[in-house]
Amino acid sequence: MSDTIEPVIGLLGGSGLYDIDGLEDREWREVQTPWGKPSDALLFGRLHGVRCVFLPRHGRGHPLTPSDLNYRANIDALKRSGVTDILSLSAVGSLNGDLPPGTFVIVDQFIDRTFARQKTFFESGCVAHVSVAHPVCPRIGDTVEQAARDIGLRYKRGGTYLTMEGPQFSTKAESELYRAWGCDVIGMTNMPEAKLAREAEICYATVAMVTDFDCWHPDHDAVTVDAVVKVMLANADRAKALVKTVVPMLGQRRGPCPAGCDRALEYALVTAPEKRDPALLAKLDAVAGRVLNRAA
Ligand SMILES: CSC[C@H]1O[C@H](OP(=O)(O)O)[C@H](O)[C@@H]1O
Ligand SMILES: Nc1ncnc2[nH]cnc12
Repeated sequence: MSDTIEPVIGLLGGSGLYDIDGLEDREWREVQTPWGKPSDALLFGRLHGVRCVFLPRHGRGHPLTPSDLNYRANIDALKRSGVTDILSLSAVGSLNGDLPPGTFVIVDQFIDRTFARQKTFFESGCVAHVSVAHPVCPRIGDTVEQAARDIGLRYKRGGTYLTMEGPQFSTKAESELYRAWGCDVIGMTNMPEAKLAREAEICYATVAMVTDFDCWHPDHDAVTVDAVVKVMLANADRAKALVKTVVPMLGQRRGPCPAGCDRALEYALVTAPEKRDPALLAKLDAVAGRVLNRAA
């Protein structure tokens, strides 16, 4: 049993999800990180005995824009809180006529069109290149799919999430371009979040909850926040039911990630030890401690 662990489940709540019901032993705690402040305090607790840590991605009351989120601080705070698996819950627009509002998409690919965010922990002074060819943990995806089926959700397994910078919604030409690229849903937050989770060796998956048809659909009005929030509130009960079902399943004692998410840094560091910047190494204590603290 020595190579098995008891997972700790991180929940990143998106638009409309600023708390988690039914957590036992709940406590909001401030977590300091070397990358600055996370979006808010983190909510620690247990669901059916499974340890979980919730972070409202935009902060309670939604004060933060997608571009102003400190993605590095959010992921670092979850990592140093012991989180092994992150389930991201996000509102998205649909770029696919078969995915109407109310559908939950278990995303498996991303296109990153963001340009105004810090995207890596590994700056000059400790360079690393991790693979994000398969950016989502299939074990979490399998578990979420099973839970979604068990509770009768309308869901789709697999789909490509395009991350735009925002905060404005897309132009019609952009929306049509992303459809032509084969993207299924669009949002503003899951990149660089998923990339940073991979750098931090945390398994990560997203449930993208469709709130609107963006602006491409001839039979629907262009998206507004009002419409997004209305549908999100209608989705929220199903999101909460999904969380209550999936967390106990994800929290079962288990071995290493079959896809290797928890070993992503194994061969990723390229800066020679004598060229590494000690100040940066100190900041990487939580994210890369597993590989940096190993005896040479
Ligand atoms: C309020 S609509 C736009 C907003 O909603 C999504 O956020 P999240 O992924 O955190 O649910 C989208 O990415 C935008 O940030
Ligand atoms: N249409 C849309 N575009 C970007 N982000 C969204 N979040 C919810 N709907 C969205």
